[in-house]
Amino acid sequence: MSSKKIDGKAIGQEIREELKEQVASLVKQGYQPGLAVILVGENPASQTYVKNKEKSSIEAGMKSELIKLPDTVSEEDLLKEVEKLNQDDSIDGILVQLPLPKHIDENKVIRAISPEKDVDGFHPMNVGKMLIGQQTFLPCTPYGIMQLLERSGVEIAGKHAVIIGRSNIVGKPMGQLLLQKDATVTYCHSRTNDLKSFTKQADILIVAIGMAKFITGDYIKEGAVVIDVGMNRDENGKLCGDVDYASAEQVASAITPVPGGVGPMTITMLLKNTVESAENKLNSRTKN
Ligand SMILES: NC(=O)C1=CN([C@@H]2O[C@H](COP(=O)(O)OP(=O)(O)OC[C@H]3O[C@@H](n4cnc5c(N)ncnc54)[C@H](OP(=O)(O)O)[C@@H]3O)[C@@H](O)[C@H]2O)C=CC1
Ligand SMILES: Nc1nc(=O)c2c([nH]1)NC[C@@H]1CN(c3ccc(C(=O)N[C@@H](CCC(=O)O)C(=O)O)cc3)C=[N+]21
Repeated sequence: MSSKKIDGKAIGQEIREELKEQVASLVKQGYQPGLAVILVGENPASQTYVKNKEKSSIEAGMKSELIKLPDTVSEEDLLKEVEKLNQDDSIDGILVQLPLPKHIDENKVIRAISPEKDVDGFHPMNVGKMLIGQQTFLPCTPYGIMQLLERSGVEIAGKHAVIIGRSNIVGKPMGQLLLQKDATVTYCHSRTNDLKSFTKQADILIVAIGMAKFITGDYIKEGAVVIDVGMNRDENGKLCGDVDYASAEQVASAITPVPGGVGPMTITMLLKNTVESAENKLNSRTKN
């Protein structure tokens, strides 16, 4: 069976066009939404993602600010930068690129970001709101995957969704968003016994492990929808996912490629959250 490629680049572009109009209307009202990204250190992968974010926010008509700090920066100085951005009225979204150097407490930094500007959706307050289904910033990667599924016409209610990975930024919130849309959810991780017995039951399989081409076609049920979150380099240094695309597409009914699948959606939802933050701010001002 030849399967349908889920084109994250195209779906992301569709949403970005909608955002452009929203930004233009805010600019007409005299306000330009602003996103600030803090990048610590010189990790080449992080630099690529951050460059993509900057380029995309400018294309959408937003203000973009990049703050580069050396990997020797102290936790205290990093927290000061976050606080400056919390106070900066021209900034609606703050993203601190993860991972951070080992001498810095990631949780402490995330907690320092004002929840109103936490467009990553990583602050404990926003995580809590998401968990109980209250309106908040949703974490960009799971949010983007929900958009991919919905805009590709994939039915979620009643389906068995299996998620491999339980990180705070991808796996864990992914399961909660699918649960809210009435999927039956199974989480798998590095301590799962007999992984294949679970993945074989998945109607929707979400793979967020971080190991190149780990999931091959024999892990997948005929007709399943496969979402590949992984961002790895293969033996030739080429960008690839956690799923072995060539064998998986033989059995899946729909599948996301890498690149061009989940990655562009993550950035799109970051922009969407930033625009929403700007709108929240302006609305609360007109009310007061
Ligand atoms: N496209 C995008 O927008 C994004 C892509 N990514 C990519 O997605 C991947 C996952 O990212 P992230 O969630 O941050 O990664 P983490 O390393 O934080 O989490 C990986 C998860 O995979 C599980 N795991 C590891 N090995 C196995 C195994 N052999 N079998 C089953 N489960 C396993 C781990 O289990 P345990 O908890 O037991 O250790 C863990 O829960 C990476 O490749 C990352 O680069 C990440 C964010 C955004
Ligand atoms: N605070 C924080 N928030 C994040 O959202 C965050 C983070 N830290 N740390 C790292 C991960 C990873 N991540 C990606 C974003 C875009 C692409 C992306 O644009 N991918 C393109 C290709 C990129 C390329 O060509 O290298 C694609 O898949 O088509 C990938 C991965 C966000 N993350």
